Amino acid sequence: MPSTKVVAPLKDELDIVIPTMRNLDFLETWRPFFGQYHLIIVQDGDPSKTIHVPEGFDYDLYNRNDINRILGPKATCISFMDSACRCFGFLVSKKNYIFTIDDDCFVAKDPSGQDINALAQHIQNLLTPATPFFFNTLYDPYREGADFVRGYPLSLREGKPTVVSHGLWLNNPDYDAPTQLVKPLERNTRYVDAVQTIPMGNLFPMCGMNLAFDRELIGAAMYFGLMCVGQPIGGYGDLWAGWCTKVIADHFRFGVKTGLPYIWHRKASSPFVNMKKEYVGLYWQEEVIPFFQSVEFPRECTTVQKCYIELSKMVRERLAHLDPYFQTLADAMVTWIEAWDELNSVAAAPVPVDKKDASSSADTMESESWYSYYIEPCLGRIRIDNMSKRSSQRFHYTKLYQYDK
Ligand SMILES: O=c1ccn([C@@H]2O[C@H](COP(=O)(O)OP(=O)(O)O[C@H]3OC[C@H](O)[C@H](O)[C@H]3O)[C@@H](O)[C@H]2O)c(=O)[nH]1
Ligand SMILES: [Mn+2]
Repeated sequence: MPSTKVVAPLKDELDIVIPTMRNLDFLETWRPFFGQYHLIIVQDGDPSKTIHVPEGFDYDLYNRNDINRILGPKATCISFMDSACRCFGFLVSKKNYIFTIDDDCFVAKDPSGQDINALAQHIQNLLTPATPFFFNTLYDPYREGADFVRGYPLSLREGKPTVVSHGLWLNNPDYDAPTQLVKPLERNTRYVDAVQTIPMGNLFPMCGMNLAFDRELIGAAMYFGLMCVGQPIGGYGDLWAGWCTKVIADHFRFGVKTGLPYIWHRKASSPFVNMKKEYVGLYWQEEVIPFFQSVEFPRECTTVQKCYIELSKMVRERLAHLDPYFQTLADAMVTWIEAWDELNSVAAAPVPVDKKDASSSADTMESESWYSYYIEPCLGRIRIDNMSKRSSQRFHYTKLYQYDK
């Protein structure tokens, strides 16, 4: 484990959200990387149980009593006895970025034997643009030592804001229960050194165990649905959130990336238990996926919240024939947005001082380095002078070419 303290980019702009029913000793392995960040621990299950958190971490812990106290009647939209409860942490955070990780995920090593700082890689993924419109065959063009390949349109090289960074897993891959049952000994040993933008118009199976996102731009869509207790389905919260998030990200021309970083997943759950939770999803999704593939939002949907409410109407109209559950889910989607707006309205959120600092640095940045933000993007190379400037940087790109999508 690295002995020296690691630089902590965005440490005041990012929360780490952990859903748990277990003691959090796994944090010891992450201490060099997480030690300077604020944790939001969402305790599932029996609220009277004490969760052990290793000394020295800065955290807030919320159990079911806290969820009920803070949300009141709206607490019904937060799942119980499922990792989907983690989205409560997204709701109460006041930060621009979220990284969420499961408590059976540990620090992995890259092929050189180095410990992987998964959080730093997620931050890098989020702070550099994505390329949803045109696939770069040399993968991430903004990565040191890579670039856009010949034939890649100059007018598209500025890229688009990245809103989701989806990491992967060594050891236990995120297989569904049937696959785990027929391949109980299979382990993922393949380290693929790549980050890719998931092309616009494509859905993907989002796994919540090693995931980061831009809470400011897409957080309202990161609802993990109604799972487990009281519901006919479980273990699909992250998949549902990923489908909703991707169609909304496409609508706003935001990018979603997958690939690095890897974590080491030492799966703690039982495939038999998962089978009981997941099985109905295996056939529902044969209709749910075509539904999402057909989703289009009207131009009036100018915010994530408006898109999400529109999506809830489509769910109610076009999926309820599958099962009354989708009526309940559509209602919960609306409740989620109501809770999101209530907890995140300007009145609710104190204006963070650093935002003012960021805008002032934007002014100085604009005068000092217009070239790196106006010219270089079109030459396919983005320099991130200072990661924490990203939020101001995002609004300072200027297109040299007008390219109608
Ligand atoms: O009722 C529960 C069960 C678990 N948790 C916490 O959620 C995290 C995931 O739990 P676990 O690692 O046991 O789940 P897996 O079987 O590995 O499946 C995961 O697969 C990836 C998915 O994205 C999702 O995370 C899981 O489905 C862990 O931190 C548990 O403590 C819970 O809060 N409530
Ligand atoms: Mn797991």
